[in-house]
Amino acid sequence: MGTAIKSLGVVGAGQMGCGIVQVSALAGYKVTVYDLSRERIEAGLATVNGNLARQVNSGKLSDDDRKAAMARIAGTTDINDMAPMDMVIEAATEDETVKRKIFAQICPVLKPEALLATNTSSLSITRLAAATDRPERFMGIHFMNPVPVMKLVELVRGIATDETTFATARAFAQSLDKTITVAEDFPAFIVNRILLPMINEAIYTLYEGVGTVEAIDTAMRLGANHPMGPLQLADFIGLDTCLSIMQVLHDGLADSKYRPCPLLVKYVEAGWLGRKSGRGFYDYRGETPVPTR
Ligand SMILES: CC(=O)CC(=O)SCCNC(=O)CCNC(=O)[C@H](O)C(C)(C)COP(=O)(O)OP(=O)(O)OC[C@H]1O[C@@H](n2cnc3c(N)ncnc32)[C@H](O)[C@@H]1OP(=O)(O)O
Ligand SMILES: NC(=O)C1=CN([C@@H]2O[C@H](COP(=O)(O)OP(=O)(O)OC[C@H]3O[C@@H](n4cnc5c(N)ncnc54)[C@H](OP(=O)(O)O)[C@@H]3O)[C@@H](O)[C@H]2O)C=CC1
Repeated sequence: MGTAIKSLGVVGAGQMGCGIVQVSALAGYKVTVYDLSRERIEAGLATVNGNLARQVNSGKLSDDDRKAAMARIAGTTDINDMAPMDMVIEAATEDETVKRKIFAQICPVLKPEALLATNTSSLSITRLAAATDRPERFMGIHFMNPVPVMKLVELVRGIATDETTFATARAFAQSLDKTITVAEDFPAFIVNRILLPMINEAIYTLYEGVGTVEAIDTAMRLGANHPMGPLQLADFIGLDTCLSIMQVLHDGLADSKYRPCPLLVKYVEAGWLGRKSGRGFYDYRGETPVPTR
């Protein structure tokens, strides 16, 4: 049996953190989202409100329910506001140093019995857990992007995760109407172990001149029935996140087949991170996305 979660904290008001905030508030949880800057939180919560307003306009949600969900959400730049939370999900940048720093700050603030989870796409849950004061109450709860639309949540135990923590995380994900799959704690788990090498290969296909951005995306959309082409999807995920996942696969599995494509590295070095920065394999600054190669 798990423990009932009443209050939820989310660290990181980026695309994933805000998605988790949105679905949790709609499911009735009180959610507080923490990030470093007020502007980031305000932008994130405006996106949540915009998504809910779209659901109201399409008749899927009443305006009263939108208002009630928004009233359950608070934003903060003070980590001490995480103190009363029953569970905190960390959804900050995919960088182990950043995540370790957050755990070092948040652990002394949390109640001893509070659960701590990470939405990491690839990093070792066991290693992250070991950087906390509660490895038995720590695990991976990996949502997919966009969180409000995608049905799956991957659950990943670290070596020390106890059964109550796992049962609580499973009940929480199910209460959001998600389907769970359980992955063992190996680099990038299941979805990204399979998906990211495909995306990386698409970038090699571009790098080697086999096709243009448009040709590669059209080929995979219409030739393999993927809802988005792999380069469009890479931009959607964020090229920094794609590169971090490939680096974790490459380092963690020590196999050259996971070598990040140099073109992906170059885009990230340029700060062309995809949709979130306005430019990646497509340029999003105009009315319609324009391929950058
Ligand atoms: C990196 C990791 O660690 C793991 C990952 O997440 S990997 C990424 C996994 N995600 C994917 O592979 C996504 C692939 N793409 C898709 O499935 C689809 O393109 C998509 C669902 C994103 C959009 O589908 P679409 O049919 O083109 O869009 P559209 O018809 O406009 O939207 C469908 C619904 O999704 C909603 N939606 C679309 N994008 C959204 C977003 N970014 N946020 C919230 N809601 C969104 C729309 O509002 C719409 O909702 P309603 O049906 O309630 O109106
Ligand atoms: N993108 C995707 O498709 C998916 C991503 N994930 C995972 O979810 C996590 C978040 O990804 P995503 O939302 O895409 O990333 P984003 O870049 O959209 O958001 C990350 C957020 O974390 C903030 N942040 C950075 N450092 C700190 C800190 N010390 N304390 C608080 N907040 C901080 C960033 O602020 P700032 O911008 O100011 O640095 C930003 O607002 C990653 O671990 C990623 O791997 C999981 C599933 C899918």
